Amino acid sequence: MATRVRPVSYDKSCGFRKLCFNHLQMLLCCWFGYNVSLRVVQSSKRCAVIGGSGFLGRHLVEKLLDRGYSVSVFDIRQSYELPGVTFHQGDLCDKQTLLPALGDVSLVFHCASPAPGSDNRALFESVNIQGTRTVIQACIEAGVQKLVLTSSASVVFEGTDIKNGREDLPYAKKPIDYYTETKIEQEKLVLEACDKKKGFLTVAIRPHGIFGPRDPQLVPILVDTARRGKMKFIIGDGTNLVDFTFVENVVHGHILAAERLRPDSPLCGKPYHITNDEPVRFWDFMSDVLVGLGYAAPRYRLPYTLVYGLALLLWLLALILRPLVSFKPTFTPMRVALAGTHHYYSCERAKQDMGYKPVVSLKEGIARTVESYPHLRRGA
Ligand SMILES: NC(=O)C1=CN([C@@H]2O[C@H](COP(=O)(O)OP(=O)(O)OC[C@H]3O[C@@H](n4cnc5c(N)ncnc54)[C@H](OP(=O)(O)O)[C@@H]3O)[C@@H](O)[C@H]2O)C=CC1
Ligand SMILES: CC(C)=CCC[C@@H](C)[C@H]1CC[C@H]2C3=C(CC[C@]12C)[C@@]1(C)CCC(=O)C[C@@H]1CC3
Repeated sequence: MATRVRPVSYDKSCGFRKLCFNHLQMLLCCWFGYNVSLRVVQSSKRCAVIGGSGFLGRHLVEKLLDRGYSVSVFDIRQSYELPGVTFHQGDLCDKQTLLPALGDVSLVFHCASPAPGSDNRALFESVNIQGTRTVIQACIEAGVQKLVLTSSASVVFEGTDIKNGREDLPYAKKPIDYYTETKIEQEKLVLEACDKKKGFLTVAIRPHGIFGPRDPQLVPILVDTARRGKMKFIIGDGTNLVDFTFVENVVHGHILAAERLRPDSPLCGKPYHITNDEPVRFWDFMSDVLVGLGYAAPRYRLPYTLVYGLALLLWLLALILRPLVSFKPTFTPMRVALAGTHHYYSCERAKQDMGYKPVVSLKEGIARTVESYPHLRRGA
């Protein structure tokens, strides 16, 4: 028995030790293996988002984290903290500040821009044009392989109807504002920088009318106008179709473009419209958001040419009186044109080349947006 027991107990302890050893081995293997694979994932899935503190940028960062990327954010301000995100604060016009944010990064998203509402021409020029030159130089110096720019569908809009516009429409000769003028130059710079031989690939995403939770513009401007009692009128006959694009669809388009951008893919050096693929009547969209937040929908019709003429007059008056009084009219010619014309775009090219398909419908997008603004509800 003893002889049987001893070996058994010996075997037992030996088995136990073996078991421990095996476990330890397994744990070590798992740990090192995990670390190695993590490092592989990290180096290939490490990216930077310039403008990552902004509305679109932050949504993009959140989705990238979900998809296993680690993200370096570069922005002039830091608006949040998240695990997996390293923040670098600075002005993108300063290459030396920008470079550390691009270390060990193979993919860069550039979605920084001064807000379109600003009328500071010098700022648009320095950030969108000079700054984008700096971004390109910094990417090349840092060995970045892919640059995805957030451009805008407005680069082809001149204030007159665009129906199902494709990417081959010429750039606007008379852009609607300084912002758009500099977005055109910015897009050209990025697309021209695409160089397969040097291994630096670029693509531009042209979204239109981005909306969604945390948007600081569209819903806040709309509600502010309603609260001031100025959302009573429909400009034109109310049938003009426009693209409003839910932010998660825009993010989806950016990530698809980045992942499909390869030397042999058709994406290199090209612009892509990313929309909800559901053009909607401008005034129906506005009404849905307003009614969802408890405000009345606009009801009375005003002829487009009359309102446009008045807006032009007001704009001229503001310009002449600028040295004496400063006022910002709600009805600028640009806003009237956006509210009273057709401007919707085809996203067929994105569907074909990158398999794009919106992931959130307009109805769902509006519902989620309305829900996210409890503080903008009527009476709040
Ligand atoms: N929103 C829309 O409907 C559309 C947007 N786009 C484009 O999408 C991009 C993102 O837009 P959106 O998220 O709405 O804009 P946001 O203003 O919310 O985000 C842009 C971010 O860039 C930052 N930024 C501005 N200047 C600099 C600078 N010099 N250096 C570093 N960071 C800077 C901004 O900081 P700060 O806020 O302090 O200025 C902000 O955090 C832009 O390129 C815009 O042109 C295109 C079509 C439609
Ligand atoms: C589709 C697209 C390019 C949208 C861009 C967003 C903004 C330009 C719009 C968001 C809220 C809109 C708005 C007006 C114009 C266009 C917006 C600023 C009006 C000022 C148009 C005239 C009105 O009757 C009031 C509107 C308030 C909301």
